[in-house]
Amino acid sequence: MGRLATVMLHRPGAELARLTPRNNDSLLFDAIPWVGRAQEEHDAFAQALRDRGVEVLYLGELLKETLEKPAARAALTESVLEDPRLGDNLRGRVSAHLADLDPRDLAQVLMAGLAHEELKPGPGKPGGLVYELMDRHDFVIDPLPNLLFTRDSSAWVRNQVAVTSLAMPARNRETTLTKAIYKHHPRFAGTELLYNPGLENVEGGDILLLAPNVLAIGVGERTTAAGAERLARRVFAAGLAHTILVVPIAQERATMHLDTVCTMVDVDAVVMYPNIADALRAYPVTAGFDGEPQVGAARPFLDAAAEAMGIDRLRIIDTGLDPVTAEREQWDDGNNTLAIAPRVCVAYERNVETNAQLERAGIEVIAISGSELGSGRGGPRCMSCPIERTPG
Ligand SMILES: NC(=[NH2+])NCCC[C@H](N)C(=O)O
Repeated sequence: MGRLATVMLHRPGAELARLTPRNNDSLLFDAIPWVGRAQEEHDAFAQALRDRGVEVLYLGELLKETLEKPAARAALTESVLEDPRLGDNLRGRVSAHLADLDPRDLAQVLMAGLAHEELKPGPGKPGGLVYELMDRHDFVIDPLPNLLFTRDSSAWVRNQVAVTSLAMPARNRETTLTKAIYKHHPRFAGTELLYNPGLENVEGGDILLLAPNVLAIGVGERTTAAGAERLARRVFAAGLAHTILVVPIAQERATMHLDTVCTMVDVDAVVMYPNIADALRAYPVTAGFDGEPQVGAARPFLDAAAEAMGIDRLRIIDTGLDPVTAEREQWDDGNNTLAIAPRVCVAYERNVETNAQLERAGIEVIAISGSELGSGRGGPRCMSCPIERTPG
């Protein structure tokens, strides 16, 4: 693990204001966040990273700049107009509406969606059947409140980026945005895409870089075994790793991604949810002669990881919590830390016990508040997409 040099975040905005008690479950939030406070919390998170010399890029800004390119604008507009729910008549109206927007406003609509009332029929703009029959609470273009969790919609493995294939309908459209950014933004010109939306499901929260040539991929609610297999094949073909540990995790919301139970905090240490630490197993996958992934026998994760990483032991920060505290702090993303260098990580301040154990183990914890941000069930790691780390 090197020092974090550049990270992509998304400052939450109008898309969070779309959440209501009617739609928060399907939009994958457990509460209705207070938007202004969530933004303050997020600004403090970004500032904590900048204070440590990390360059912070914002997805919203990159998207706006990307939309200045006609080809990107056309591709992104087409991706929302493709929705078969619209029908020809409404599609025409939405198309005309989007065509009038400048890049900043178009970026806003792509992120925050378009509500029924924002597309009022007027003179020369009849409602049409689909619009008239739509519930007024429905969205013409669905909002993307989970954009905040930039970890999941793309993941870098060294100099290549996997644009993922998100499993939940509420998040599916996010990758049209990340893909367009990587394809069209001058900052990323020439970047190879290691994975693509539309392939078998893989989410960035399930991808952990354990060492320069070793990856772990969680398989559970979001990443499928088929997705892990294809990603492994591509990683091997690109020469980006020699071993991939495929780690089955419980298919439930509390453990939706591998990074909800385990994150790296040092070159040879992880913080891990104690209630599963001993039970976690891994299938070591290596490249066969034909480049096809070869699957070894399942073993305890910690042993398989140490062997692949070429170290004696992968230390686990013994959070030593009683099972109830451990369960509470896991739910609030206590294990979801963002390493900004070996032995320095960002964590939510509310996970008092986990953070104290990290400090006792010699890990510096930069604590941020996340009472509003955390209502979407994601911590500092989920809210960040590291683009570059410098060795050492
Ligand atoms: N890498 C992560 N753990 N991301 C958390 C994503 C949370 C988001 N609400 C979802 O359900 O998808």
